[in-house]
Amino acid sequence: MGVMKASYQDPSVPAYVAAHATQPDQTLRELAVETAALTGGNAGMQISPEQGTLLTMLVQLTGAKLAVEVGTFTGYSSICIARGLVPGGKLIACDVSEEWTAVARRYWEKAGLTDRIELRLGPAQQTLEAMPEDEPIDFAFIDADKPGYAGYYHELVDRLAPGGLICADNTLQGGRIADARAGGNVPAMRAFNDLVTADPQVDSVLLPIADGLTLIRKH
Ligand SMILES: C[S@@+](CC[C@H](N)C(=O)[O-])C[C@H]1O[C@@H](n2cnc3c(N)ncnc32)[C@H](O)[C@@H]1O
Repeated sequence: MGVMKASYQDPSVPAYVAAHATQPDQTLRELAVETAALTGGNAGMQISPEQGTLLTMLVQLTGAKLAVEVGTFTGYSSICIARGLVPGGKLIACDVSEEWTAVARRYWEKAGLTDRIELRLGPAQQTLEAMPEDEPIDFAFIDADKPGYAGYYHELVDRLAPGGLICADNTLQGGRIADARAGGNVPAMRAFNDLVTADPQVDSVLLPIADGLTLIRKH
């Protein structure tokens, strides 16, 4: 079955993987530096550069026109997603923080993406519930509070176009995900991972990139 062939477990591999992806442009590099300076320890919430490259590629591969992001922070992933959309495409970016998304807005401007990204400030569950059910979503990225993932997933998968893709971040929880006794966000993420795996509407795969990124494609 090849179960033991997972070479990503070697501690030297993550840096190698990061170095062998298309590197972020100057705008994304500046955003990463400014996020570290402004938010200190919270900067770890930002997706990794190779995840950003992957998100852009996945949005391009799905030919997405309408995308939704749950958890925008200072805007790194939103820029990567918006850049992959077809011309005329739109990203709805959801977050609760006015302060962090003010940084995102500045960088959307710098990246020339203001016409493609619409910010919805407020609890994402309410934002998603209020979205129309007859406007199919092509691509979604979930990267907010972990106990909220299951609720976000239900709202998104119901609205997802056939062949549409949901990506969920942090599904490995720093490598603690397989520990049934672990605390913190691990129980919520284990429940989320089980929910996705059991959902007959989708196919999914948990990629061991960064802190784990699960790709979920609706039939
Ligand atoms: C991990 S960060 C997102 C990082 C972002 N994807 C990036 O690449 O920079 C999580 C974000 O979720 C937001 N958040 C937390 N709870 C939320 C909720 N209930 N509704 C919407 N956003 C929420 C936080 O304000 C924070 O900005």
